[in-house]
Amino acid sequence: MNHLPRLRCGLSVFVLAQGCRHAARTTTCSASYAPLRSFRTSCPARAAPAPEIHMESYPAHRIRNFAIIAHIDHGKSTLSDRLLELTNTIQRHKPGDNNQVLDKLKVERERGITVKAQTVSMFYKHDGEEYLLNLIDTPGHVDFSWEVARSLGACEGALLLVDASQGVQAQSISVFHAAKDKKLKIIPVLNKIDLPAAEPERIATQIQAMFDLDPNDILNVSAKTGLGVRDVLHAIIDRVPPPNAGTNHDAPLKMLLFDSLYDRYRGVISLVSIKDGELRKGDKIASCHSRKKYEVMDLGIMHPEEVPTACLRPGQVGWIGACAATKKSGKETLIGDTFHRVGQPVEPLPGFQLAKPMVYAGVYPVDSNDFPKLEESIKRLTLTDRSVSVQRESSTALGQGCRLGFLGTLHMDVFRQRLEDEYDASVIITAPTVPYKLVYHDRTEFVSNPTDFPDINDPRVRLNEVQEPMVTASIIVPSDYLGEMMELCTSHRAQDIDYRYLDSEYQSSRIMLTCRLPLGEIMTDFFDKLKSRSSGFASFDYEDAGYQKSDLVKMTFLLNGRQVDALAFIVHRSAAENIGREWALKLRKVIPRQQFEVPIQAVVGKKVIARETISAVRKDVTAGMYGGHHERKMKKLAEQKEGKKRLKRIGSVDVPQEAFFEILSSNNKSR
Ligand SMILES: Nc1nc2c(ncn2[C@@H]2O[C@H](COP(=O)(O)OP(=O)(O)OP(=O)(O)O)[C@@H](O)[C@H]2O)c(=O)[nH]1
Repeated sequence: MNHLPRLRCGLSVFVLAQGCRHAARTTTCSASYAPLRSFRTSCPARAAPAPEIHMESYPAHRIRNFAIIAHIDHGKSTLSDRLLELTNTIQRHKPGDNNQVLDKLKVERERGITVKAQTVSMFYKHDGEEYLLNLIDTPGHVDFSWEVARSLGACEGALLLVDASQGVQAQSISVFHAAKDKKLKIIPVLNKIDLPAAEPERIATQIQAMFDLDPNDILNVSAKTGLGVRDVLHAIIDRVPPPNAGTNHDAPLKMLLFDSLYDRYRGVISLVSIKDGELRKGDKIASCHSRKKYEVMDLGIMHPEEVPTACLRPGQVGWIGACAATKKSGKETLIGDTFHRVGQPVEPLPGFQLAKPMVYAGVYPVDSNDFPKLEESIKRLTLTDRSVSVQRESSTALGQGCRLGFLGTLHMDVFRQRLEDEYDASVIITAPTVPYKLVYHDRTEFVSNPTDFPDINDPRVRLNEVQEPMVTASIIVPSDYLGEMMELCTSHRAQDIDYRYLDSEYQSSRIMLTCRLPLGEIMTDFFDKLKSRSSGFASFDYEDAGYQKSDLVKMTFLLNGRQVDALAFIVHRSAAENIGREWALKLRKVIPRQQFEVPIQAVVGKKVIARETISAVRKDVTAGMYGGHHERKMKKLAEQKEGKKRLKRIGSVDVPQEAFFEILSSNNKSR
């Protein structure tokens, strides 16, 4: 294989600089794409020199597409690093270095978690044949399971990684089922066998019992030291079936769009998996879902950065930069969509599923004038994270903003941090809320903004019932903590609590507790309590379990008699009083004292359920008046009283944005 001369890196940077200027002028973000001749953004010191890659040399039978799936922190990104090194995709790390090459985002590096699946192509020679191995490193946290599910659509196999010291955890089970549903070949891998606390035999028995996998198929590795990692590569080649792609590259093009990235300088880049046919630069393609047409401006593979190639062939995975062929705006192109060549329609691939937001929150700029900039940043970020839904909204307290739908509260927090890190935004996020179902006598409505929630006691509303979203939750924890966990679940309105032992023949047996929980309950401080009450040993997972009738009420807050829309939320009637008191107290602490006394009232329906008072700042208007100035003194005091009354009449309690920021962010943190 030829290697390009080093000069190429310098040239790439120059071309990119031209691209930057171009991109700066074309800031629309829907499906636009800043065309670049080369996509190399930098010349990473650790990357091997870019090889010239002939995709024709890799027919489907020498391609393996696989994902690494696991519970959070079981070592997916570390194993990916080792695989990239063994295949010379990146340079070998120094012992002790923790590169995590595929965790590219600042938020991922800071928090040590993967939030965005990453794809990378590797080349590896085995038994005299060179293989193209396409790896997808997936996130572990439950909030990103949609990301995992759609990445699996581009794979035929999955490495199921389990920490040999922790054993099977809640997300190990959910990702296993996601891979099994997609009929992927699953290779079980026990990681971290270098740890003194590792118990490979015990965990192997657990894997066999839980997943019905042959213990002889389990590979033992240490992603940290590299021990056993070469066997993983061989197992991928030997056990994962090659893509079931047509051998005829003249067949009509059928291509799955499974991810997209947005870079402010490079525009939209789509990650695709070619199921049939061949794709080349200049090809005209169309989406099965939106019917929108595009022209392929450039294409290539991730190795580990974008490397251009002349074509992509059946079974291969790569990136494309495409621009809309027509200006006509249509439906947005969606992840999971199938593409075909214009004029050669194909049957869409199965399994197309839209992300379903579980949590909604209003996002507002700290400075109201920054709304246009914030909206643009949100639009661009959603091109990288397609699971976020966006709708404009406005609040009398916070001004113009957007109501965003997220897959969970961690997802929400990561999105906020990415807005701040990558777009320099300063935002206020309202308390998260779940989508409630309102069943009227003649229709059903979903409400995800507390402001739109009606007064259920008002007979004119004609509301039959309110339903809340439920989840089936599973908690895996050492059996010593069973009592604590039961108590925690009960205090969060759990139903149908059940449990079973996972490995009863061992002393330190663990249990899996399952129950039905209202989704709204886990948006509060449930995770924190779960961690602290299980000394950090519990793992948690949940899945959608439909809707259920519930006794919910809307709580609003009045400041000086005026309702503050940004501070409304929906609570279960049984918890209303406690929450009302807690929030009223918080508000009293963060709202600065005014010239007049400010009552803070928590209200449900027409009833005040909690009250706090912010006492007035009593400015001494008579200071400096000595002796017989009684009349003047009285006049000043009367003026002050009038001033206070005027402010009261206007009802303008001066609540600075920072106070909202403080109360809403402290509330979100505790959630
Ligand atoms: N001792 C030891 N530590 C490991 C091994 N593999 C990973 N780790 C450590 O485990 C921690 C988590 O590893 P990651 O690779 O970030 O785990 P992950 O599964 O990618 O995490 P998420 O992406 O957040 O789900 C890191 O501190 C790693 O250094 C191993 O084989 N042995």
